[in-house]
Amino acid sequence: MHVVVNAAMSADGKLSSRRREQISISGESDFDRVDRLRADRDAVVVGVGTVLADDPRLTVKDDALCEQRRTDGQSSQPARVVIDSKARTPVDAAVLTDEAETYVCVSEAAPVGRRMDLADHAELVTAGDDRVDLLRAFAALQAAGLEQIMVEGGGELIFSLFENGLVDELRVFVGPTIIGGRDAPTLADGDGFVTNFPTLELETLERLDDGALLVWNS
Ligand SMILES: NC(=O)C1=CN([C@@H]2O[C@H](COP(=O)(O)OP(=O)(O)OC[C@H]3O[C@@H](n4cnc5c(N)ncnc54)[C@H](O)[C@@H]3O)[C@@H](O)[C@H]2O)C=CC1
Ligand SMILES: Nc1nc(O)c(N)c(N[C@@H]2O[C@H](COP(=O)(O)O)[C@@H](O)[C@H]2O)n1
Repeated sequence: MHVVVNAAMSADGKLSSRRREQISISGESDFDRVDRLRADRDAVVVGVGTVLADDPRLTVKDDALCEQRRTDGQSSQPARVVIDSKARTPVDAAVLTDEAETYVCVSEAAPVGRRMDLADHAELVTAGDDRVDLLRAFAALQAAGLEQIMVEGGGELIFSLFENGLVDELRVFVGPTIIGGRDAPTLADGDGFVTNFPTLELETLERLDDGALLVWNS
């Protein structure tokens, strides 16, 4: 399995504002790049915080890219995955439409009724007691044939993936905006590291739109 984390952050490192609403940090070229990256992957993963905040579709938008996937013998859309310990994904969430296959990874702490509701709309993966055990969840996704993984966020999930040593590559678009705010989400939130900070190796740095794309290897 190969896991690439892709996100867009403001010049001051924020993924969104303190209101946690979806903000277009990327420019047009970066959104096109993200669409191509999605099209190149078996699955696009987000945390439930992102689903609740953004209600994303997580689909490939360019029809030509979908057609190319079909020509290559793949489904027209990559699978979508939500990491959702308590099964809080709303059943009318855009990520549960039938445009693409969706997996929801829950923990044993998810209420049975919520799990049954979601099971009508998605493949359920149960891993972990109170919180989704990411190592087990990703192993289950791999067993389901999902090898090339793209994670879009948010900051809580990205931190946990680094904590679990699950990130192979980090691609960050750094946009020209300052968002600010101590409560605004950053690229890696969670508890944060105090020792043994993961260190990355810079692979490429490219000017894109009015910002920069940084590609790091883990
Ligand atoms: N600019 C960008 O590229 C992106 C921005 N965002 C923004 O990020 C914000 C949402 O991020 P967050 O609130 O951090 O939520 P998140 O999307 O990282 O989800 C976190 C939630 O996932 C669940 N979870 C289950 N198991 C977990 C585990 N082992 N580790 C971590 N989380 C686990 C928990 O319920 C946790 O609260 C929104 O404001 C959204 O707009 C989200 C994605 C990309
Ligand atoms: N790459 C990137 N740049 C930005 O500026 C963003 N705000 C995001 N957000 C992510 O994209 C998701 C929306 O996807 P759909 O358009 O609904 O398919 C959103 O939930 C974030 O994960 N990404």
